Amino acid sequence: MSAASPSAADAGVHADAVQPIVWERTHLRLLDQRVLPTDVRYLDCRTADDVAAAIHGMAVRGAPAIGIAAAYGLVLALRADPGAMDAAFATLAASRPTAVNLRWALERMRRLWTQGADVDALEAEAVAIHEEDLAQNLRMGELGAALIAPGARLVTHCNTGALATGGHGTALGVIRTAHAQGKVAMVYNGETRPWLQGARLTAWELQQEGIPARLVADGAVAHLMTREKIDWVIVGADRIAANGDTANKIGTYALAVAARRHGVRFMVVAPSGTFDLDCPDGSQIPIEERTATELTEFRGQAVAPAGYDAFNPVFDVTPAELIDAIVCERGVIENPTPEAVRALLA
Ligand SMILES: CSC[C@@H](O)[C@@H](O)C(=O)COP(=O)(O)O
Repeated sequence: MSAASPSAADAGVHADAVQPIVWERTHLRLLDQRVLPTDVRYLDCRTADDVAAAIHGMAVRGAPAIGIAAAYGLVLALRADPGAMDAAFATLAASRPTAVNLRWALERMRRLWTQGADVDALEAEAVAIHEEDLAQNLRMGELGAALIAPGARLVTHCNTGALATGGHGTALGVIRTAHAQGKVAMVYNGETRPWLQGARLTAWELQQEGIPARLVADGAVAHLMTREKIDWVIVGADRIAANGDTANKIGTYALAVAARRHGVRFMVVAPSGTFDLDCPDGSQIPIEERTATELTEFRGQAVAPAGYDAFNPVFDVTPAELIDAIVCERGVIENPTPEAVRALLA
């Protein structure tokens, strides 16, 4: 993997003008999200191992985006060696454990391969996965925005925008569509420690969309709800179990608890590839734990005593009973139940 284009280092670059995932046929070009918004820099991935390292290292992140990247990673592997399916599948699937979109995309690709498709057909499938995601997000934007009344004050968490997806975004896509409809009075976006996807990425996207927004510390949202009428918390998802329990970025569960306490409605926005019917409930969702140094250091500087340990789960599970609506490109489930989830995906 190589650092490719020189950094534009230009805060004036518009998020929509920057493509996070660019398929170049001989390689996959990924916007390095670790250095946004101050630097705009791309990584060129030439092998499945490069793609897996970019996913694990958070250069590309967001559930749909890592599924798209992994699909292209398989194409790179099979072009180099048609016998590489199993090894490349395993490496890519292991790069991050919680977002089921990753495995969903890989399984869709492998299914085609085992049916006898060639590498060109798999390449077309990866492109289709990429393009379908944008279309799904636009549809979810319409469906989610229909639930929002004019003058809405919203809270969101992590980054669920164009950077995290094939375009437009999931939760942020709903906010973008609602804003285009003139309904959004204010968005509060949590900074999302420790990777600061909210402060670095969502703030960048909201600012460039001209959406009225303010950054808020993750721990300040419950207090915010005591001071201001918030209408909806709107978040994405990394995996939705068969009963509607939803894994998303760490801190989401706390937002849901605070929302219920304060009469704020809670919306999850995710494409059908985020559902995992093999997971009966949230207790079965694997939760990624990352290295302690993500908490004990900040950009190489210690922020905790030397040698101090840390517990660093990067996702949590919000129980279905705290979710008012799940918005998917196939429709909306209000007050999710196992029956409603099954019917949506049938
Ligand atoms: C793209 S929407 C859903 C999620 O993927 C998003 O909310 C999230 O948790 C991303 O986590 P990340 O660790 O940045 O990959």
